Amino acid sequence: MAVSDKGYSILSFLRVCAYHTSYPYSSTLLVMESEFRPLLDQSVGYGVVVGVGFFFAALMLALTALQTKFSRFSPSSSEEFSSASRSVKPGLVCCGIVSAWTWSATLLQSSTAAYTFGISGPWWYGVGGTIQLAIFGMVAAKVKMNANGAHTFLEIVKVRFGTGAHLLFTFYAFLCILVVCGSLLLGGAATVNALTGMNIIAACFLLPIGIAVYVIFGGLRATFICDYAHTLILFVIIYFFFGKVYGTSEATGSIGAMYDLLVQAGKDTPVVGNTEGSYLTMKSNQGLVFGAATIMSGFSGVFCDQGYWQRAIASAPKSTTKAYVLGGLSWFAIPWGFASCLGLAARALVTNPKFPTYPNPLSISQTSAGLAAPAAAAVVMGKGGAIAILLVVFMAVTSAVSSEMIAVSSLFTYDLYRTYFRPKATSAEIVRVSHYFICFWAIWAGCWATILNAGGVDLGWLFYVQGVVLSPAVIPITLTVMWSKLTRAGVLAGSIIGAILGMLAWMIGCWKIFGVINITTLAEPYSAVCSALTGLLFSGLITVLVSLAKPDKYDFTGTRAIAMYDDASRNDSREDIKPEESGNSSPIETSPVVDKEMSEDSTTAQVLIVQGDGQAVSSAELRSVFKRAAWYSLLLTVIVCLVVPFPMFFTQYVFSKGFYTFWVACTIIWAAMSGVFCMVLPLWESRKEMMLIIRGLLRLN
Ligand SMILES: NC(N)=O
Repeated sequence: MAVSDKGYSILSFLRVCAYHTSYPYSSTLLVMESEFRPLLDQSVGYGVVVGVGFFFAALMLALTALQTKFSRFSPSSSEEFSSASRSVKPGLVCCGIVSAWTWSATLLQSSTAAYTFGISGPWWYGVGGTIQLAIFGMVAAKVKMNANGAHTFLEIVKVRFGTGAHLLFTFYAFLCILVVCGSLLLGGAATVNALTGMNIIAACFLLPIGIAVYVIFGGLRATFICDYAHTLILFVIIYFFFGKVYGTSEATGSIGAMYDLLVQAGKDTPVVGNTEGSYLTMKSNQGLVFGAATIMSGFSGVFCDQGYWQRAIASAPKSTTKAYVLGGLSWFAIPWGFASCLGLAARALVTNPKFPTYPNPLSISQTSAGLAAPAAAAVVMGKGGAIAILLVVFMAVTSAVSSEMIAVSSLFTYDLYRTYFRPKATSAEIVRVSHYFICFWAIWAGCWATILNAGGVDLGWLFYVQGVVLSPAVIPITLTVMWSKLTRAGVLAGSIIGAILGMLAWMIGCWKIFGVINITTLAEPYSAVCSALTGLLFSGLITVLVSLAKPDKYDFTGTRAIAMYDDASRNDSREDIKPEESGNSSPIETSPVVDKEMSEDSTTAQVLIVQGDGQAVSSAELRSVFKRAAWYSLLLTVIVCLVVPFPMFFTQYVFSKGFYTFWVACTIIWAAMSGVFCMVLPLWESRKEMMLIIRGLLRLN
């Protein structure tokens, strides 16, 4: 690979990094490969995938029965099924966000990053998911302000820009869910296969089927409640691993012993591009490029995914932003804490005879499939560790796939079925069709993961390619709910030309950096960053410039008039809204109450009539929520992207034992606080409802 040092550019920086560093896949090229020895019997794999899946389905049935009996919400209403009647409180929404955003990749890919280039990997993985959730808090406030009745973000696009833009973003929305479901199932199936020997194709099919059953029974509110159970188990297992790795395991023993093992690993297998080849430094060229790729991937994964819009829509208006703020902060602990613990433990324990591929390290494909954390768990806790990692990955897969299933069923029902085939569909029909689509998607997701697996695509590949294919849609979608001057021409030009430029940058970047374009080099972080950054920035630039050439003065009256869709609101109004520019008619309904109140001067503190719990919120309140979210996300971004990592990067600091101990203590404290937000807050804020149910049950007996 020839490297030119002529001139200074991002491309030449990436090329030099790629040449001088041992990026994940090439670092082990010369290493012998050993089989990853399964620690558990196949029956355990089937037991967890089928048994736990059906346990949650039974739990969901019971919860749904309780909900129907003791609350005024019933999942047989379409509003309740897809939007939880827009009344979910911030703790539970926060927990749902953490649960939906904790993918198999969050645990496995972050650990791969830690295993491959050290302490910076988990930090950058955390940054690459947290800032997006915080920034999405601003979007969530705008959704409440400007499109409170919407079920999907595509409905907003349709009302504002008509059919062409709607179809384009429908494509992006489905592409996002395809990439995410593929990543979730491949990561989950690879882990189950490695730990138990369970057939990978069987795992790809059985995982989504169990999930579909409980989603059908419960709808969105029930998945929030299952998310709570999943998150509880997730945090308990993470705390358990902290205790083992940093405390009681004979293999690692203590934080100090982990430090010594990592120092030795840096001497045995130095990381090229890290100061002194150490795993204990933030000065990691690979880490930095990985961080950029992760940030791009994270923007696409949040902003193009109906699952996050759905949670914004489902929450009570004043809670939305608070929930995203708490969700972002809480989620950060998962990749940062988990991967700092198990990913680095895998690197520290490569020479331990109990390491599943001993005497060799993980191979290229084992690393890319995300097996660093399972390997470490197997060493520190044997079969118990293997079961714990199996459970934690299974929980991550089920909660995230359940969110994707509800999301995809909303896209099918509201954006395809009702928009283009059955505009007069009743609420009951919407729920029935949602169920059909969930069944269809469960089967298709299994087929899709199997196709990807057969094509040699794995978790790592999808992780990097996600940012490449989706980033051109991020800014146009976001501006649709936020910017009154945005035009249809701007949105279409930005996302289409941005995508073309992103693809060109992908191919050219890959060719210039690696000298060859193939499946492996296209999914290198270096190629992914070239493409995703180009796609994101140019789509944004073109969208803004084209819009400013002939700016709109959109007052959001149309999007605010999108109506909630239970049968009562249908009776109120059947008036169709016309897209502002296209003149295409839209089947989305208006709500005269909301329309009238929102069409008044938006600078006054008028009251919005809002959903579910009958809560009333003024637009002035929502504006101040938006401002708070903007300040908070800016502050968080500056701290985690710049203030913490860059002084250590530029000073090339290698952690001392004392500082490593402090760093580990921070991961543990942060994870403990996240546990409080996700486990205690939802219980506290639902105490009245729980008392009601308990009293009701006691009366029944
Ligand atoms: N959800 C992510 N980016 O792990």
